[in-house]
Amino acid sequence: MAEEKKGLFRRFFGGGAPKPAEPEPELAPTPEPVAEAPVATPEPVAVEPAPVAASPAIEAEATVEVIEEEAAPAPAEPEAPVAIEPAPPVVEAEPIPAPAPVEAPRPTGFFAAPAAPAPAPEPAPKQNWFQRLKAGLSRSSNAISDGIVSVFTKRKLDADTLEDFEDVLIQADLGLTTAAAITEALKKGRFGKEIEGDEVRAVLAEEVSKVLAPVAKPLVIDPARKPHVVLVVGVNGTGKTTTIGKLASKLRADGRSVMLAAGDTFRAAAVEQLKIWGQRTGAAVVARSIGADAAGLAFDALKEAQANGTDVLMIDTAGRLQNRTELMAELEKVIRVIKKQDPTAPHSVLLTLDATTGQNALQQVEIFGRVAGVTGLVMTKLDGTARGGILVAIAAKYGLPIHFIGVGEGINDLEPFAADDFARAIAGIAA
Ligand SMILES: Nc1nc2c(ncn2[C@@H]2O[C@H](COP(=O)(O)OP(=O)(O)OP(=O)(O)O)[C@@H](O)[C@H]2O)c(=O)[nH]1
Repeated sequence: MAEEKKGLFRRFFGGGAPKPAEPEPELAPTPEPVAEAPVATPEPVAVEPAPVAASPAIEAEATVEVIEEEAAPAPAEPEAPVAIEPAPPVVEAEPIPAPAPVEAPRPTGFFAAPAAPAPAPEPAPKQNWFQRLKAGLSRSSNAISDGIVSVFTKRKLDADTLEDFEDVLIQADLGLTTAAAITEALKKGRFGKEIEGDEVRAVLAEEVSKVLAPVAKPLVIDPARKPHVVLVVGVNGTGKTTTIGKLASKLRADGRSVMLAAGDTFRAAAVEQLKIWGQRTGAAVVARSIGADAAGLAFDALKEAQANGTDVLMIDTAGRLQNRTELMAELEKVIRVIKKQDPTAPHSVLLTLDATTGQNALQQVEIFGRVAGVTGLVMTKLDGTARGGILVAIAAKYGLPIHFIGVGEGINDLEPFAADDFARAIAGIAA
């Protein structure tokens, strides 16, 4: 079991050996005012206890609102003292009670005896990760598979079919360079011959895997850092908070102490959502009142995490469109202020990308990379999108590490990125 956990941690986070599970970190319920904090203290902010949720992912979704970026408050507001929620016990989902058996009506003589009740249906077998990934990517792979069928059925591999196939790949967002590389590889030794769909899929998977293998890297958490600071950035609704919750769950399961900083100070719902994840995973949550300065919050959270010897501090940030310069400047400020407290931080800057966005994701990588020094990517919402190919285009163009992919809203719907699995799933290969 211990071995299995070690292996799981390395798969997720790479680097240092995990340590055995520890008791919950003890956090001071009310921290002392921070002398070095950018602005002094007005009134203390009472943070409401987060509601206990049996199914936080569902609840969280219910509270998510559309962000009006224009509603962004001026960043230079006076800061309230940080309210720290001590790590609560992990909330176990309530088991759903089995329905009471319905008593069969007794035969009365007027009516026939009821037929024997049908046996309870077998529970659906649990899908393994590859099956879930494949199901999640099915819209992407079906689009490509349909293209393969329509291009290659009863046709020889010639210049026209290759051009048509290249179009299919470009439409699937794989990008010009990769599409050209795939058709080139397909051509070799097969030009002028008939070709089966399975062979096309195999070549496709191989070429996609070649592009993805160099970027499939685990997120390395440095155990020497106390804390290792992970800043999570991205456009509105791309899955920052959800990804933080899922990662917190993995880290906590490995016995790491985790603190979450609710740096999306624009939206009450975002703060509540993070608190629910804190409750669910047993991570402490640092929050402030809505409209507080996000940089000040990050600064104070880092100070608190240092004082507590917390292993990992994950800082959520407000969603922002990459072309909003004033909001991007605010993100720069968050990083500047973090560096005042620890010049080596943030140690990881994760950009979450919504796979359903398609081509715009390329620009997000470009601009967030420049402004925030992105060190790695998390692609979310690969379930149910026909645009999963964009990951390949991003890998080919930027070569940034891809750490994780998300294929659902649940706590377990995040996995380390595996190039081969992804390549086979998008090519529609069975297993
Ligand atoms: N289907 C699916 N939904 C996801 C995934 N990741 C996140 N979501 C959902 O996407 C929605 C937005 O996720 P959040 O985590 O709130 O996104 P955010 O980037 O923090 O949002 P802002 O704070 O508004 O910028 C929520 O409903 C999540 O449950 C995923 O991998 N698949």
